Amino acid sequence: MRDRKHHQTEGIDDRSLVRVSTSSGIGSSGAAAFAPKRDPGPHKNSPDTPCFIYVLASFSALGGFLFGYDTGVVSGAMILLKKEMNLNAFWQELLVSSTVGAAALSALAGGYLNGVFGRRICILLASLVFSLGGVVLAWGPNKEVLLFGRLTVGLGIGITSMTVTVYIAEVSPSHLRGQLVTINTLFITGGQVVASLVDGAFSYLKHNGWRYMLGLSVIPAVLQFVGFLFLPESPRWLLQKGHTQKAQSVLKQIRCTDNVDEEYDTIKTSIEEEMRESGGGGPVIWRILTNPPARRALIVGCGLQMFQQLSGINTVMYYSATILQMAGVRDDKMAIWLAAGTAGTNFLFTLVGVWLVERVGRRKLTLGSIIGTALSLAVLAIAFLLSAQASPAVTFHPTDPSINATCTQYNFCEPCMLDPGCGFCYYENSTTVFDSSCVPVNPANTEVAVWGSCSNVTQQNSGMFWAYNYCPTSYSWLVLFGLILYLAFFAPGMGPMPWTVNSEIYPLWARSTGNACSAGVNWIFNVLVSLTFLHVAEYLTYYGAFFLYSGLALLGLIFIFSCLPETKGRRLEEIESLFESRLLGILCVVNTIMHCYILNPVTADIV
Ligand SMILES: O[C@H]1[C@H](O)[C@@H](O)[C@H](O)[C@@H](O)[C@H]1O
Repeated sequence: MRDRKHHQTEGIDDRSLVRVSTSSGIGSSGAAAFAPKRDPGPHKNSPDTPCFIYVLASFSALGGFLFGYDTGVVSGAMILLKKEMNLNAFWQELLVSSTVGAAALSALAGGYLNGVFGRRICILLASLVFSLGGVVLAWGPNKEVLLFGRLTVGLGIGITSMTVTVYIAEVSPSHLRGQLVTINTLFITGGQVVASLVDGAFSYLKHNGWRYMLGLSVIPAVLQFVGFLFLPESPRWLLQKGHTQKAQSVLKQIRCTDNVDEEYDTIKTSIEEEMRESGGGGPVIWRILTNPPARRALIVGCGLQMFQQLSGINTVMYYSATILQMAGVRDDKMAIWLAAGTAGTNFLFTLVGVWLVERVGRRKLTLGSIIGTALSLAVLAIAFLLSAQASPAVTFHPTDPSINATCTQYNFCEPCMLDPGCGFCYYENSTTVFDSSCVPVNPANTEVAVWGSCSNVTQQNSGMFWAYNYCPTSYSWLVLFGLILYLAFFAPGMGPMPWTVNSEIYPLWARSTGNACSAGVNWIFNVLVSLTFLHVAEYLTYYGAFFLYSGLALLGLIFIFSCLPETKGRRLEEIESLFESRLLGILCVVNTIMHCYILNPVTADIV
């Protein structure tokens, strides 16, 4: 009776909660079987939401802001840093990627920390680590100390990225959960916008500008730390750890009512049930792998995070200045400001995602987003293909004074631009490129050539230009259009949904570890894609690279179509039942291999 009443209040009829049969075959399983029997519809009957929940979500999402700020700010800081500290390419790459690498490791470790110490302590720890990292970076007397600072900040990002979404999901009422968790991604993209604005503003401060860029993150970090001293632990974690009275009082506090018995009982019952079903012993990751619904949820969660990164978002976010240069923007400062425009577009369309997530649901939003993402990546690829086909010829082949004379051999700008050792030096009147040559780039400063007319920055006036990493093109508008289209499709769905879905698909006993693994996968693929982008572009050309990302996004579409269930409007405790049926197609194969040949070589039957 109580259950029935509760389900009606939530706007879901009882039939939607019937567990899906595990015996269904491949054809009848998958997405169709996952779909709720009836859409919960708008939340007219939802109780008034106390504003305390928004305070909780906002303070937690400061973690997302720091994640966005610290990953975004480094590109602008590096422009000043490399000159002031005379950093070579290796040190530049190290300072950029060390943060992402450290984030991958700490996200994985975050699962353990979350399980043992709880969400609140982990958020406090992360904000402390962020503050420390910010101070070290602002002080940074040499590159080694800066590396330490970047690693420290990365540790904070990793823990934050897996904890905050879990915390928000666990304290939110189910009708608002998707929206509130998506706000965290809004804060990530907001952090990226602020980072690019700060980069733009301080790029004029040639001396020590980078200290402000890197150090300013201390402010939100301290704010979050102080805020969380006063904010409560997740009631679900408290209950799991047996702190029943505390859990009940926190639930009353965050719902702003004494009438929480029903929710409290639902959580308690499901934790007891989960404990029985999860098999009890052994490390959590092993229990997840041997428990079919949890294992399927893990495959879906990690797959979503992997495809988010394989769709190339961070080639666009980290290399937007380069991509915009290819679109014809030659001035460095202009490129930095326009990159802020790219980050701003990402932010604005994430806002659309926040608005849509509780209206159209996670599945439709993600599917629509990945279809558009794949198409716009193809548009970008076509824009680069057209530019390559119209690539200006090299008209002048000077004699190279060095032994390695590869650059001067190229006949067109395209192969010259793709060779990291060369750049294109040319004159241009309003429409045509003339007197062009391909010459070696100065390894210490890619803004000039080693020798020849483009080796002296002051000479780059009067119609003479140096293009490194790009070619002059008349298809700039198509590249810009592709870029905006890409962000417009990616940001509302593929940006936030992997985080949102992961925060809700695991049973409580597997939630920390599941989120740790999927966040780890996100960071690992982030490093892989962003570190390899320029090399991939070198081997496959720019259009080849974007066709590749488009193809990967199409694979993502198949993946999402076959196995992402709709979780909108369901209580966290109900979501496990969505993974009771088999996964479709290729996923089924992965799942079978894991089950039969890795986990249980003896019983190679039902998965
Ligand atoms: O969801 C976020 C968001 O889309 C960011 O813009 C991107 O830089 C991150 O890698 C991603 O995880």
